[in-house]
Amino acid sequence: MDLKANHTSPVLADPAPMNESMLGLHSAMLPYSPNGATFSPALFLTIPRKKTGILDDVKSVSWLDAMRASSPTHNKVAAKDLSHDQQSSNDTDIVYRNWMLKYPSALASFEQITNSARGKRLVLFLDYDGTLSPIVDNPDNAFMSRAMRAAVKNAAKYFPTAIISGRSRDKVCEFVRLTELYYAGSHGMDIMGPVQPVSKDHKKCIRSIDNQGKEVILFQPASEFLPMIDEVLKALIEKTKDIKGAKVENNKFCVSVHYRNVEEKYWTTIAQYVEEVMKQYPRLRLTHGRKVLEVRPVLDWDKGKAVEFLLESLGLSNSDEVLPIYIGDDRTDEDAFKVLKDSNRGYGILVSSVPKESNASYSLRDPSEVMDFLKRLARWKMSSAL
Ligand SMILES: O=P(O)(O)OC[C@H]1O[C@H](O[C@H]2O[C@H](CO)[C@@H](O)[C@H](O)[C@H]2O)[C@H](O)[C@@H](O)[C@@H]1O
Repeated sequence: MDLKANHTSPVLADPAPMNESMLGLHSAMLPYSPNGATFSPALFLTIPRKKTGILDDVKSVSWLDAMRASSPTHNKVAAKDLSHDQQSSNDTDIVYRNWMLKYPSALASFEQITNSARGKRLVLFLDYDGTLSPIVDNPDNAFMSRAMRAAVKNAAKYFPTAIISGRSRDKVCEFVRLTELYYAGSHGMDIMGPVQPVSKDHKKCIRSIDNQGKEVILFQPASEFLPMIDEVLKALIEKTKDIKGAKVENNKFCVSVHYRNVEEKYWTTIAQYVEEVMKQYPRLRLTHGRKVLEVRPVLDWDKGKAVEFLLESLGLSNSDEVLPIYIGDDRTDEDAFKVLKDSNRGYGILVSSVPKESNASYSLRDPSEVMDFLKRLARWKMSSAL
């Protein structure tokens, strides 16, 4: 298993965002406006480094270490002999079990969770990759199983359910194919939600009609960035085209540069190429997911903000009556876990088969445990309604 570089802690270093200084990103606050587009200042991160934790992360782990640590393949033990393997696997189990003292299994703690949901409206927020679908080499093939789709569909009969993904909203809708859900793509920067009175802060909401002809609201706080994101997308595709295995994915308001299938010796090259492109775009920042670098606007908006927005637009922001549960596996889900933790409402559930520090309250090992949890929630609700 990939442990922190100094091997003093069994806890995995959270995949860190790229080092801003290494990337030469400027901290200038004035919005960049390539095509004369105007930017509303309210959502710009005024202290981007502090807010994103970039400086803290960089102090503790270099970007290359972070690239190695992201999405660890913890079972890849160099198999010299069986007893060594067994010992390693026992050690891994012990470390995981110890970690679970801090992040108990949401399945084992099911009664505790449902007890605190009694008399409250439970709302489900689900990440997609690594949560509803297993991590696979080709992002285009991250399909959701039929069984998982049925479990989500059934859960959504009982609880308002939203998917919050780093993917573009269209792409994640295409994977999930359940019209009864709410969807937020581009890490929450593209939300399609119900028409409800929303706070006056959210002036950027526009009314729209979804594929079923239903009236919905669209919230796209980064819409002014579209031309810039398109430019960057093209530049990154061109720049990385000769690196075997590199893949640049258009996530509408953000761009993912995947290096999962790139030979490790070229990871530095990828990082340098991304750095070169990013230098020209001080209004964009870089974060780090599971073997992926993610370019996104410097906006004070993330999955945590998307959760708050959706709760509000669903008319469910009263914390005494509502129990939000957010299930996710990645660094970007931490923003949502933190919102729930800081406001002392609901629970974050981290999906991970390796120990890592998190703002979540509970854990699940993998998407199959997520499916079991969703099924149990629906069964619990059905039986308690009888
Ligand atoms: O917020 P999410 O729904 O978890 O999206 C985060 C990123 O997920 C996808 O990449 C990850 O999953 C791929 C498929 O399993 C895998 O190949 C890749 O290595 C992972 O990083 C997606 O492709 C990205 O665009 C999302 O940003």
